[in-house]
Amino acid sequence: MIQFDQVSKRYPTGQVGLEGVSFHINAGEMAFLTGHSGAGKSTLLKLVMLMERATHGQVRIAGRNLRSMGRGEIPAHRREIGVVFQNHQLLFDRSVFENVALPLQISGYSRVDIGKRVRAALDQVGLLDKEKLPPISLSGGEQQRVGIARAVVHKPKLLLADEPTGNLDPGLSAEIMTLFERFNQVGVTVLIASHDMALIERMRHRVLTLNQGRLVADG
Ligand SMILES: Nc1ncnc2c1ncn2[C@@H]1O[C@H](COP(=O)(O)OP(=O)(O)OP(=O)(O)O)[C@@H](O)[C@H]1O
Repeated sequence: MIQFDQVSKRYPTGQVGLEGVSFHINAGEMAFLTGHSGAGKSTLLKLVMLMERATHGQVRIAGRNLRSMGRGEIPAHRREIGVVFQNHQLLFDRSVFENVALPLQISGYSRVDIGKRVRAALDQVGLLDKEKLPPISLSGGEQQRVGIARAVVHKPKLLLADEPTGNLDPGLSAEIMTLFERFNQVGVTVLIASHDMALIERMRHRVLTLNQGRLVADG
């Protein structure tokens, strides 16, 4: 599903994001990406999303070499991928329902389809009874679950998360990770960037470790 072959990313400023990184995450796998601040975790996720392009090497997603993907194909590529951020980037002047519906509205789904899909996604994250509330009235953990519902409402085959538990206490962090595991159990490929080693070790999944842009451990 995610294949990196000798991938390097050098930013125009000269900063090295990644250096000669190779790995393969199979469809249906769940893995963590860890490493110090500045190790290259976000860079790696951005290459998968085509928010950045590799300077050297090949990135293949679901068999497609991203080098051959033109600008016009990027929106469709991103729709295949669900992304969860640390600060969940919710719109606070809209309800929970509207926040989750947003990606589907942009894609032109009908009202009926949107209703069905949004409620299915909210059900999966245990927030069906909060759909009418504004996100500001929810706890930090609940807001993060709205972010996850929005990421999965398109039913992506690949789910990426960048420090999804960064602002949460250990109990809530474990709950959020269990949610990701549940999506993985129904076949979604999951890659989570996190520096919470205690949590990662308890989860017993594959861990890719970056250090100054290099992949230094995989297991
Ligand atoms: N847009 C950019 N322009 C220039 N340099 C960048 C850019 N984005 C990242 N970098 C540099 O690339 C390197 C890797 O950064 P990246 O954000 O991928 O690390 P990270 O592991 O996600 O860090 P953190 O845990 O702090 O988010 C760093 O040296 C960073 O300064």
